[in-house]
Amino acid sequence: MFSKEELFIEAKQFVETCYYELAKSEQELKRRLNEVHEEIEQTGTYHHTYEELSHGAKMAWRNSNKCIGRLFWDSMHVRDARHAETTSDILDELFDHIHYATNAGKIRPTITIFRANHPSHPEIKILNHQLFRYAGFETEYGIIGDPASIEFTKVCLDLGWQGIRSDFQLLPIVVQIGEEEPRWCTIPEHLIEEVDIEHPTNELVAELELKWYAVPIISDMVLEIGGIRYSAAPFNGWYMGTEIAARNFADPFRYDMLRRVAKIFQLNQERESSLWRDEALIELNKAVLYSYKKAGVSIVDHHTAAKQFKTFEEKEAQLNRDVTGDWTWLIPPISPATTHIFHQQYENRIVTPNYFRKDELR
Ligand code: HEM
Ligand SMILES: N/C(=N/c1cccc(CO[C@@H]2CCNC2)c1)c1cccs1
Repeated sequence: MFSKEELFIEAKQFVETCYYELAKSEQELKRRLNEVHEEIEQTGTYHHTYEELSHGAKMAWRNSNKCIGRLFWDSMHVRDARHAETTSDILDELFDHIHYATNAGKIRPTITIFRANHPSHPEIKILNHQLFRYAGFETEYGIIGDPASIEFTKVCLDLGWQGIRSDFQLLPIVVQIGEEEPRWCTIPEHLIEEVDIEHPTNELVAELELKWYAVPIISDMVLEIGGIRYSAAPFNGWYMGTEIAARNFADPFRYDMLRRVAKIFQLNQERESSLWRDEALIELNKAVLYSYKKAGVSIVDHHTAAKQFKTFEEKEAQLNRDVTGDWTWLIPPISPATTHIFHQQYENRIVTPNYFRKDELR
């Protein structure tokens, strides 16, 4: 937590930048700074206007050093859910977010912001990493599902949730208010959009029965705006194909599918130098992009995403804003050197507003 003095410094820096970018008058800025100063003096915190909350959430995306998708930062939809009090209210807001963001496949980047942490009322926590994610089960025959979810799946089972032990069993959403018992709830069927994976020219790939959910909704990061931390602020974009095909399906510690794909394409797995891993990766990436496009679900390939990021860099330069970035995350996991990002350096300076992992808070 910040002291009153520290909080006002953070607040002043944010409001000045925000009001400049929203082309507000000097007079409006001075009035607002006095109001914020007064509220912090009186209560130890302050409340953002919707305009400040909305622009702050967009600035936080613009400042996300690890994100290649930042070109569209200013078009995010911001849903103000600071009024939500009960777990039922919270779950309803999350279901509405899913419906709005999915938009029948034409995904709308959206964030839902619940009330900030404050001593006067209990903290709202969403325990999921993402609202959609598949369960992972450790059994005597080996792992079923997503190994990355094994720990959280155990939490859900301990809370009484019973999932079918399959490779693609969606987990429930788990919400906790303060120190109350966490409440789990399965996502209503009509809100679940998933894509079956098939290959454009090899029909045997469909027999792997791979699928993935349409909308990635990160729910375990903290949005910090002007010294105020919103620890329940789930946000979604659309996927870049490599995330699913080169990591979720390919990592040995995830679904580990490369050998099975290589077999379908009759690749020689005896020698690394046959590059069978690389060829299997490319076929899997082609299948994911093809399947999402065929299903009418938004997705971007890593070449197009890199070009969009280049346009973002150019637009920011026009506005005299530095682009900060984390090169190790910005380069795609396949063919990185075919993108301009690989051949460029980025300053990995942390600017707020921003999104932080819970273990990264300053
Ligand atoms: C619109 C489409 C978007 C695309 C294609 C995209 C793409 C990506 C990719 C590929 C990563 C790296 C993920 C990984 O390697 O695990 C990433 C990271 C990130 N993105 Fe984006 N993004 C998009 C929208 C957004 C939005 C709407 C936000 C927030 C409002 C956002 C905030 C972030 C953050 C904070 C990270 C780093 C996550 C971490 O530290 O674990 N992105 N993005
Ligand atoms: N396409 C996306 N990809 C990600 C964006 C942020 C984080 C993640 C997943 O991060 C996990 C933690 C570290 N790697 C996996 C994926 C988006 C999710 C929500 C908005 S855009």
